[in-house]
Amino acid sequence: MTKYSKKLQKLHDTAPQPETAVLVALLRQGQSDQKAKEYLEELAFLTETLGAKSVYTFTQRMERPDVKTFVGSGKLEEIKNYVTHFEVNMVVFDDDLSPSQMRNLENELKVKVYDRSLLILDIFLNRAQSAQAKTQVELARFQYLLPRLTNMWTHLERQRGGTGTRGGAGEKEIETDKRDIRSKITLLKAKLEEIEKQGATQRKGRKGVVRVTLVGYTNVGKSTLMNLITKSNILAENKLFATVDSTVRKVVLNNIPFLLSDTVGFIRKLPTHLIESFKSTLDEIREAELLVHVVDISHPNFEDHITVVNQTLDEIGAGEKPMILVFNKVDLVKKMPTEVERQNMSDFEFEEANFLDLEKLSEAYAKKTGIEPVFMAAHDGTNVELFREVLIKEVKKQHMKMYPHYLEDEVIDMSQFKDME
Ligand SMILES: Nc1nc2c(ncn2[C@@H]2O[C@H](COP(=O)(O)OP(=O)(O)OP(=O)(O)O)[C@@H](O)[C@H]2O)c(=O)[nH]1
Ligand SMILES: [Mg+2]
Repeated sequence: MTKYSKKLQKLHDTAPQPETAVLVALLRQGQSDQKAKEYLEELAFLTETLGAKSVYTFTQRMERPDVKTFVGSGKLEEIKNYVTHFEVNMVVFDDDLSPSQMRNLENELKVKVYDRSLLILDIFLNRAQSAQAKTQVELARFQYLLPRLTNMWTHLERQRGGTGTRGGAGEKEIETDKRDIRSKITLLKAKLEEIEKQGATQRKGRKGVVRVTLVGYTNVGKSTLMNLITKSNILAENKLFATVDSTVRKVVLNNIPFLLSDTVGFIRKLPTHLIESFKSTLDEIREAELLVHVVDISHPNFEDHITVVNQTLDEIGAGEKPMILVFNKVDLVKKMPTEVERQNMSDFEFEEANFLDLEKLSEAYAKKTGIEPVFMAAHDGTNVELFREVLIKEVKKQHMKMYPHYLEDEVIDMSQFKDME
């Protein structure tokens, strides 16, 4: 980790993990209660990933957030009462807050206020491993904090055992720190540029081999699939953003070599500036010949997830790449009952069970994308053979584009990819 002045270091460190959190979300017009519930579950999962337990949820039906305090004054009063009464440590908002909203909310609530960006940035910061990912996250976090510095100061005052009242840090000190942060940002940018230059050279060295990149919503099983195919040991766990660094491995299937990369997962409402800061990590996606879009088919919102991923891919200019769709976690799905089973079931039972018609789904997606989706379970290898087959077929297509005379010069010098192993 980079060395900072003591003050800056404190500012940089994520606060000691608070134990309890309340969540706050606005419900937009036309948003069903079910959708809202699922979105809040995701927010609770994110909060949990940061180490806090969400104890209560506040929602308000409102088309646009209040300019000053995000929620209306009545709702804010309710939140405040709850937070004070139950001594909650933090309040998490499902959207981004403007610097003044954050300041006002902290003034009112007197506890740490997180918005979606800060929550995701802190998770990334905890998880980033490589110099590149760390530098990217540090930079994004400082840039995000700069206009919010006064608020962070109150956080720090509290951390130091203060009472939570404002005014601990003088304007002068804040100005000095802003200057410090600005120069830190300049340094980090330069460092990142240097790392990116090396990365670009490294990537250039990989030219001449098909590159396949795993993409998908967070927690769908990308790393699990990567481990299965490459026999690697990348951390895969039931947490959002287990992977922040990308990993590249060489794979040879049926004599055809290719590179497989695992990448950071996407999430809905991923702030654009965060995507920006991950641009170079996302080069793994942009420079791939083939994408494997992994979907957690057991998730009630999997269709939304597909949309979010496709939109994000469009945003980074990778929307048009050939893609294999993998419907993962098929073991957790309730498959359509057989005819006999159906006959022994009431219509109500049938509706309630929420069966998934895999065949219909398969047809619909094959029609849309031209490639039949693969249903599999990466964690126990169900259908991995089918996935391999489809993968080989699609890699071969890309390989043939690179080496039209492939059959004649079948042997490829793999020594150039030694660093991948
Ligand atoms: N039941 C079931 N669980 C799975 C399957 N594949 C992965 N998992 C689990 O899903 C969780 C997430 O898996 P990861 O491989 O870390 O997912 P990821 O897409 O890399 O997630 P991020 O890196 O956080 O974006 C882990 O607990 C896995 O064990 C599957 O086919 N079936
Ligand atoms: Mg992962």
